[in-house]
Amino acid sequence: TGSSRPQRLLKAVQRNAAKGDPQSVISAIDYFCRHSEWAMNVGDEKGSILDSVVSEVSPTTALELGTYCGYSTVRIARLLPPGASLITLEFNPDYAAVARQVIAHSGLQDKIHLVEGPSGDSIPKLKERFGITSLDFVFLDHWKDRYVPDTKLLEECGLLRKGSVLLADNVICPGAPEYLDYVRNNPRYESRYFQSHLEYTNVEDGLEKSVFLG
Ligand SMILES: O=C(NCCCOCn1ccc2cnccc21)c1cc(-c2ccc(F)cc2)cc(O)c1O
Ligand SMILES: [Mg+2]
Repeated sequence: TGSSRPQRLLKAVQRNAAKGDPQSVISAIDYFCRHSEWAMNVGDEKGSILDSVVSEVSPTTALELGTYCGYSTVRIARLLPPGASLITLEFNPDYAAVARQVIAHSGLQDKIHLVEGPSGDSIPKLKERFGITSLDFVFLDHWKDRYVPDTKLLEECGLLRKGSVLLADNVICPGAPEYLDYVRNNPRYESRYFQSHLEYTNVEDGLEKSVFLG
């Protein structure tokens, strides 16, 4: 049996990126996805928008739903202020195993907690497990039909506070129409759409930034 795409992506990182250099890990993955094999990382174009929102929020506690190979995990963690941390949830153990090695290569492992399992199980345990009171920033990048139920779950668990920022990937492609409807027609959120393209393609996609108003 052969290697998987995430395993080939990891090899490309180990071969082409400098250990302890997050930017070189990001560049190595983008190069691999443009020139060898497409993969569902947020990518460089939407990644720049992600960077600008993370830098603006400068979160002390951040949550990512959907680790995959750890590309956006590294993008977010490299911009966190000292002492801040990122919790990232991954459902697929094979993806999680690759992500742990990509994260280790970047040198950012001390800022990142990778939790394996379904978001519906992990979210209610975050407070007790990580001693957090609320989340400053959430990046949604997992199953698109889980964006609404998990946003409601974050609210119900008291993990959002006035000013918490949600940033959702793929709201156009593959699409998250129910999520757009939820945050855009909800008085408790102030939403804005950032038009972009599906990673490594010319297909339209974008990110939806939503501020929880409390
Ligand atoms: O599907 C995508 N992402 C989700 C992965 C599974 O996530 C599952 N998952 C991860 C934590 C987690 C926790 N609990 C439950 C499920 C949980 C995804 C897909 C595409 C895409 C676009 C066009 C295509 F032709 C084909 C694919 C692009 C993206 O940027 C994506 O993010
Ligand atoms: Mg995505």
